[in-house]
Amino acid sequence: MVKGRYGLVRKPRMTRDDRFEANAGIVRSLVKGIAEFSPKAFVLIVSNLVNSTVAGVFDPKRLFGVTTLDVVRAETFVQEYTRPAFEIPADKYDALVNSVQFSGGEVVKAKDGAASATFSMAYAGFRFVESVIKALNQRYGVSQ
Ligand SMILES: NC(=O)C1=CN([C@@H]2O[C@H](COP(=O)(O)OP(=O)(O)OC[C@H]3O[C@@H](n4cnc5c(N)ncnc54)[C@H](O)[C@@H]3O)[C@@H](O)[C@H]2O)C=CC1
Ligand SMILES: O=C([O-])CC(=O)C(=O)O
Repeated sequence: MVKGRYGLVRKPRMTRDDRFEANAGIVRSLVKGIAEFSPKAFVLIVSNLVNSTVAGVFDPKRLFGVTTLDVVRAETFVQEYTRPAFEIPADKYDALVNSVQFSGGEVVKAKDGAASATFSMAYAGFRFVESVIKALNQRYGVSQ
């Protein structure tokens, strides 16, 4: 299994889209190497723009875009916003969506461009890898 978070770090005021051109070239060269030396590898791409860096000709059973970070954020904020009633109050809905969409930018701002979201990404990546391993071990009903 090859999991790659290679590419340009996100700077303040950058969106995920802003690094697509540079990251696509980096991912292309790495994937060529994987295809040559380990063509049966399961390839997990983290580099943004994730849904575009996984585009092209590929085996859908072996290539994955790791998008778990936004799932982790959504789970976290839903718990925060719905406590204690387990319902999203109508007046909090927009704030919840905003938190999920833009908290990555908040992390980059807090680190002043020195790094992006490292701990949450490590956790998100761990969850994705664990799911792939479970699926490879013939456990059914594994989803991410
Ligand atoms: N899908 C997701 O949830 C997330 C995606 N990312 C993406 O991961 C990428 C990297 O971000 P960070 O890890 O924060 O940056 P970073 O700067 O901490 O790490 C980037 C790594 O890529 C390597 N690298 C740079 N250019 C390369 C090249 N031409 N060939 C091979 N390796 C190269 C660097 O040596 C470094 O080890 C970005 O595209 C970022 O958007 C980051 C966090 C979450
Ligand atoms: O949203 C985040 O925290 C990090 C991210 O995806 C990126 O740097 O592209």
